[in-house]
Amino acid sequence: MSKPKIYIDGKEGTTGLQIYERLGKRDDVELLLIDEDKRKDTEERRKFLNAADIVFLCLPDAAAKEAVTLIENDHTRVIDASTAHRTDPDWDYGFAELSKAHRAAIAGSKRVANPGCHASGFISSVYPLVARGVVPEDFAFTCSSLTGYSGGGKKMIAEYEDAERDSRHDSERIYGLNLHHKHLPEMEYVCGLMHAPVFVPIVGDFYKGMATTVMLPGVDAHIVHDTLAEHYANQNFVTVAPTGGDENVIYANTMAGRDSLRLIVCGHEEQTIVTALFDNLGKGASGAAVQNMNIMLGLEETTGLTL
Ligand SMILES: NC(=O)C1=CN([C@@H]2O[C@H](COP(=O)(O)OP(=O)(O)OC[C@H]3O[C@@H](n4cnc5c(N)ncnc54)[C@H](OP(=O)(O)O)[C@@H]3O)[C@@H](O)[C@H]2O)C=CC1
Ligand SMILES: CC(=O)N[C@@H](CCC(=O)OP(=O)(O)O)C(=O)O
Repeated sequence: MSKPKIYIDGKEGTTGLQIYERLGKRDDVELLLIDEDKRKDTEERRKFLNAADIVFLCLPDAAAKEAVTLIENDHTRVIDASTAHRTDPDWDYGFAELSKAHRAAIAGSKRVANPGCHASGFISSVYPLVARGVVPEDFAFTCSSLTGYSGGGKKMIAEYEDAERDSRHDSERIYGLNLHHKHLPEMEYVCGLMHAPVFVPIVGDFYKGMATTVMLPGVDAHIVHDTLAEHYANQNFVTVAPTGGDENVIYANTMAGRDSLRLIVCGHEEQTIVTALFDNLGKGASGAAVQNMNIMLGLEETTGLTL
């Protein structure tokens, strides 16, 4: 049987390169490689997009939308890493551990929207709590999310790695101050919430890694822990630490270089925080995208990196 043909549109970008690195080590898929000087040539991309069985879109939103319009056949299946299609009802949300229905939808899907990095942290904590009735869908959620600077792609990497950079980059930077971060719609849509959370993203002077913390006043930490542990039992890509966490502090880069996400539940009977620890380029982007490809192709669920 011939191997599935894979094309990565945006392979020279941060997310695309990481997908390429994971797939380059494998012999169960065939990578279709566009000439470097034609990687932004629409007609050449059209050929590759239509020749592939699976396409990864690792592009800015507008370019991802355009790429989908270039697909002129019923065969090519798409995994879009951008924000463009995550709340589009014609697309399936690519977070398989949320429910059996999510996994089944991905397996049969022609169009998978890969989750946003901050959104992955929030949704992995909140979806099970709402779905299982521990927290109501009209709860006033608040969330802060620490991320490494590779989350901002090539432009932000260059900004942080510039020898002449502003010394303020040495400290953490709070952004998204208009409280309309681009991941809020998918957080609300996927979890079925009545309002978006108050969300405070923070970028730090480290390359990759994330710690997304959801605050739950008035909620018992033991109930939250047991609910999440039961929801994610037997999952390889999402694990739940013992109540109180693995140590008495949390470093945002704990899961850097790995492709799974670990949930840490802390608190007591009256207050809880849940922190999702993962790599923005792992379960937050490229690792998740490769996991989705495996599910779509019925291949073993390994991404080649440590989980
Ligand atoms: N970085 C991260 O942690 C995450 C990123 N994402 C999303 O993934 C997508 C890619 O992000 P990221 O890899 O960080 O971004 P980068 O800026 O690092 O890479 C984007 C790539 O797309 C290329 N590109 C831009 N326009 C076109 C076009 N019209 N045709 C072909 N190629 C084009 C760029 O070319 P050039 O090299 O010339 O600039 C670049 O190589 C974005 O939608 C982003 O929001 C999602 C989750 C996490
Ligand atoms: C540090 C930083 O700027 N991070 C980006 C999120 C990266 C990501 O997940 O982007 P997509 O939604 O396109 O997938 C941000 O907060 O906008």
